[in-house]
Amino acid sequence: MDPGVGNIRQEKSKQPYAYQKRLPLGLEFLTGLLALECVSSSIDQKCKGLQIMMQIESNQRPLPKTIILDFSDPFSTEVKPRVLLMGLRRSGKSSIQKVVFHKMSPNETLFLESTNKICREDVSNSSFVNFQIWDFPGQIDFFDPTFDYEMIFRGTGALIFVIDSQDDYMEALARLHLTVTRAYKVNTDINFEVFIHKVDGLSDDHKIETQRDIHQRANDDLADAGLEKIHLSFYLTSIYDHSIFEAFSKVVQKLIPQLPTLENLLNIFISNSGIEKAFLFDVVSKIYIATDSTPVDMQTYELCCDMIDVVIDISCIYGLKEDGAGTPYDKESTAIIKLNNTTVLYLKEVTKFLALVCFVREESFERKGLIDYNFHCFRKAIHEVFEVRMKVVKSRKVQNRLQKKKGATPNGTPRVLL
Ligand SMILES: Nc1nc2c(ncn2[C@@H]2O[C@H](COP(=O)(O)OP(=O)(O)OP(=O)(O)O)[C@@H](O)[C@H]2O)c(=O)[nH]1
Repeated sequence: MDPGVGNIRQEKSKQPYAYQKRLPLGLEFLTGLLALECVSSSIDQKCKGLQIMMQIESNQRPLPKTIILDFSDPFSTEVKPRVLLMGLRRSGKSSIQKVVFHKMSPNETLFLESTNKICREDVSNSSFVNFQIWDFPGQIDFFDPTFDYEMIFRGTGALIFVIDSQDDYMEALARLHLTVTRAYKVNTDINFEVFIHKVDGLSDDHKIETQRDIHQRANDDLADAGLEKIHLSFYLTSIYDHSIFEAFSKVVQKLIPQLPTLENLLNIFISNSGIEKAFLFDVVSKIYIATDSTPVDMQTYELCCDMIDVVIDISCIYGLKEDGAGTPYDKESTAIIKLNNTTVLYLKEVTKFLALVCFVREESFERKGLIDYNFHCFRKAIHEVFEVRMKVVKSRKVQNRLQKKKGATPNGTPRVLL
């Protein structure tokens, strides 16, 4: 890192809060936002969000038929990439969604009924991450000619294919191949993510062997079809530990255009504050949307996740008013947990949905004033990143509304009223 860049640097001198040059935040943000806008507009062209889906049960056909009506707002400028959850029946798709986004306990998923229609959920209402998650029924024949897979894949940011590792996975691999090749034909920008799921039932050796085998076979199938250029990412997951949150974090991070800016800010923050590791968490889902560039150690991540649970639980019990008013997570939210191995976990509110959780050595934590001052700069920077984004989105909306009044679509073609 450029030694001249930094708000307050931690010096070994007697003056711990030695003030140095301020961070050139404006420049950092500008770079990030230019990239963001570029990505947004390209996705925008593709994302004409679906608004209504109808399920019709037909007597002649054993399977429910899905008709998708596109009542998308042609003036909508909000970018909400889709994350699709696909895979064979009972592979664990709904369980993943419920555990990650609805805080369902893993044992409760035993009672989940089979999904018989596409369940679409807007994750952005309750959390920082801004996407729609679509849970597909395992039995759906999405290559049915009436099923508009082209339109579905066109607005898709990530396709998560779930494989039950405790089951015979040959059929799942064939289905994976079919799904990926179809989707790639429609949209080459989709991130293909393969969750080798339910690994809690496998020994460590068996996990590695299964991952190697699935990786090899899936890539061989693509190579045989002349599609080596399709990249599949593999994750070993289970709802019974933190692996599902970690995998989802990585999937979601690929969809956040501001990621390089966030990582850069975290790197600057930790190196100037003597912090070992820092995660920027989405509080509701416990997905980490960014971390600094030091490697992620699973145990550290688990401790940070647990800390969020503890803080929210305690806050729900003791933080709310007697009449239940207030919110368990707000601007005042902060927590310090000292562990018995001379490390400290430090949590601070960043935005309504985000928390910074840091792993700090006890001796570095003695300079809490320094950490807090740097955190103040970091928080301000994060707010600036998202304020500018909001302004751009708002001004686009105003522009589009004006165009709408004139009766033209954003690209000038006559508007078709549905
Ligand atoms: N051992 C284990 N079981 C899991 C895991 N995830 C899900 N399950 C179980 O797998 C079963 C099927 O899960 P669902 O989430 O309903 O599967 P689905 O893919 O949504 O099924 P369909 O709706 O039929 O497509 C449930 O009994 C879950 O409890 C996991 O990580 N480990």
